[in-house]
Amino acid sequence: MVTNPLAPSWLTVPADVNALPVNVWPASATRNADGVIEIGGVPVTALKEQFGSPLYVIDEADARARAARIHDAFTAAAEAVGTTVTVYYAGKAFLSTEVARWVIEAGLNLDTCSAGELAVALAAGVDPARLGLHGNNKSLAEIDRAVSVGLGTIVIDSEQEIERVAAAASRHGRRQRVRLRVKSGVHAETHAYLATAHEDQKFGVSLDEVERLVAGIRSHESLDFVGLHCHNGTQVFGSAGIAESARRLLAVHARLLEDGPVPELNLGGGFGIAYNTGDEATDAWELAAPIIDSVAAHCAALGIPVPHLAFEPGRAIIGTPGVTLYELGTTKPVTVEAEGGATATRLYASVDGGMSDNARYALYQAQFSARLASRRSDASPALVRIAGKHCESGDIVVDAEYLPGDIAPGDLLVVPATGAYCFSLSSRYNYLPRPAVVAVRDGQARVIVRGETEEDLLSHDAGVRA
Ligand SMILES: Cc1ncc(COP(=O)(O)O)c(C=O)c1O
Ligand SMILES: N[C@@H](CCCC[NH3+])C(=O)O
Repeated sequence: MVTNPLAPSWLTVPADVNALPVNVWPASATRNADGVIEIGGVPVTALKEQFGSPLYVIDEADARARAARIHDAFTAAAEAVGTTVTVYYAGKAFLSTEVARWVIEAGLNLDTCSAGELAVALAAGVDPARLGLHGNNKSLAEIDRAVSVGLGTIVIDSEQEIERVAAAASRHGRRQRVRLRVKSGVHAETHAYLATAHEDQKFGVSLDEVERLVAGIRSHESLDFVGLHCHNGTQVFGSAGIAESARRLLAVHARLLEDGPVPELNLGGGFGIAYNTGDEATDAWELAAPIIDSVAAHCAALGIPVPHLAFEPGRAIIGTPGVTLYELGTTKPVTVEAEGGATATRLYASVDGGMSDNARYALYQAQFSARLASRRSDASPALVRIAGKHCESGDIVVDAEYLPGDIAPGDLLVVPATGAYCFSLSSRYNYLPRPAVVAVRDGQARVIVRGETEEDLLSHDAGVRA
């Protein structure tokens, strides 16, 4: 089949529309002898039968393996330059008590960014000393809760927060470990809404304010300054940006050492993953040594010891192990004029979920991929746009993918790489209940987050009559 002129340039016609490209699918994903996709040894047809759809499915072994691999690679790279490292799982990517326990068991700490995430981490039984708290506008109640439970570190995000955290710590008779979040000025190469270290955005403080603000932190008996923090942004490929931020922060870190200890440096997360066959992502564990070696080289040039390091990956751990299962409802071939004047047809395939379970196209024009999952097909590929069922024309889950031209109502479709920032960004828009999250492993499936029911949907409506 020739390329459809409506297809984006990165999308190529797959040699085999039934194949599962390894860069985007969970480690255990395979198509069985019946042509059905299995994840964790469980056929998607069985998942549909038992749990319905839409359904978030996580390959538990893959998620645990990625967490361990990242933890181990960063630990080894730190050891190689004579230092140590703490790897926090960024809970905002996907958080439930179960997943919190997986990452803790893999040796990671856990980063939270709201009282709600903190509550989930505590409900999972995570030792508060292994928790971090972020946020550009933490409420006084959030700060108080964090301090009172004995949180490991709080990342101070503004000048005002210094006094707020110091006051809470005094009140609780604690000396709170804190970091200061800094804008390195590096503008991450990612979607505009996903870059977080350039000057003109809401997170962190400017590099040139750091010395004054750290002096302020150090003036409080109730605060223990452990170091600077920078998070360039998310879905960033390669290590160049993070290494550049480290270089800029270390120059200030060296000056801060003249007036007191600065034991740590936290370089955030942001490691990008592949969402489609056009994405070439280096695995986060491959980036550990290049990043940490470059930190060590900058420290050597400045004549300072390599600090204890910290990182906060989220997507790189949970993104690829997660997929979303949908049932196809309606299809419509739509013929429009393509660039150059010729007409071409794309097939709109509407599924039983949409932007309420995956907001990433609507928010960032994220380009996911998909596969027909309930059967194999030899039909020639057609250009498909997978839409949801919401009352929005921008309700698109997969903007462009080649799927077998015979896909039909009742087929199951799976969108891979939805483990990060899909469940966490989910909503009840149009009163669609949030889907369940199921962990699959060794041929077994179990619910780790219960799906919402009509009763849940009505449960907050104060006007419902009994
Ligand atoms: C401060 C901070 N740390 C860590 C992360 C995790 O990012 P990612 O999931 O891309 O690794 C984020 C999200 O972008 C963040 O804002
Ligand atoms: N929600 C974003 C990531 C935000 C990360 C938090 N700073 C995404 O889906 O990519």
